[in-house]
Amino acid sequence: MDTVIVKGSEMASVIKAKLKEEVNDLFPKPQLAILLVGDDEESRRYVRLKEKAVDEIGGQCRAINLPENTTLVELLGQIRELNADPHTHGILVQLPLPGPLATEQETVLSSLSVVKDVDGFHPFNRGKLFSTPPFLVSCAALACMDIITMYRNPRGLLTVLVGDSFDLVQPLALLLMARGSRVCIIPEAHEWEEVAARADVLVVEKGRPLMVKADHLKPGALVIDAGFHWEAGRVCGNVDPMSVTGKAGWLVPVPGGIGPLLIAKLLENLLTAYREQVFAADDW
Ligand SMILES: Nc1nc(=O)c2c([nH]1)NC[C@@H]1CN(c3ccc(C(=O)N[C@@H](CCC(=O)O)C(=O)O)cc3)C=[N+]21
Repeated sequence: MDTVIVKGSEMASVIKAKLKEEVNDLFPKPQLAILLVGDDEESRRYVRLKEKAVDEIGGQCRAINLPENTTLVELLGQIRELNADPHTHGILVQLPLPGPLATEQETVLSSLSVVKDVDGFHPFNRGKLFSTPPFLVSCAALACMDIITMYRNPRGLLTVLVGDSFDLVQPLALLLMARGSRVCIIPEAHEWEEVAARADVLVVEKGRPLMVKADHLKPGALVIDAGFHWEAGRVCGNVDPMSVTGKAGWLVPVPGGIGPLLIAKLLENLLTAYREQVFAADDW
């Protein structure tokens, strides 16, 4: 079977070109604030990718790098300032938070202004997924949903999600359920093989580098790699692309798959947040 390699980076370019046109007519320009605590190399790399993407569509991006030893009170103070700043339309707190702040993640996410929460991580926005329509939704889940619905009608399909994250697996499960998919969640990459072998759509967030091989797949499956492992400065995913090519119907690879597309979805969320704040305010 021919395997289609899904180019998330090309889908992202199409979205960004459309957003760029829209932003061209907007004054003030949409502005995203990114809060990065500490200097983790991987996180800094992701922040740079996001800054570049905002720049590409003609928006403004402020990356604020706080020291590793920032206290919860200081971080909440910074967020409160950004919440109140009318020039800031979107706020993103880069995760994971370092050290002792990691256990305060929910407190931090809860302190974000709901309309500026471009990640869709505020508990209100996560809860809104149980309602129709939701408001700001996690970019990773939106990216997967875009790809799945581009190639398949989810209704009745067996969709297997390996992982349990609040930023991908939980929201994606709800979006797929709403579309009539038979969703199966395997929280850890442990005894996942039996169910995965029957999956029409397989999303693998948790796992080990190159863990998924051809033998694990139903022929023709749509396979989305959502694992990012850094080894010697290079990124690789949970799916072995060499192995699954010829067995999968579609492969969304790492790199060049879900990653670039999720950043494009972040830009869409920034525009949603912007419209909500700037245009909704005009209505008064
Ligand atoms: N508040 C918050 N929001 C996030 O959206 C968020 C986060 N924290 N923490 C970390 C994860 C991870 N994440 C990725 C973004 C882009 C790629 C991406 O574009 N990857 C490239 C490879 C990397 C590269 O080219 O440097 C690719 O797959 O082609 C991957 C992963 C967003 N995250």
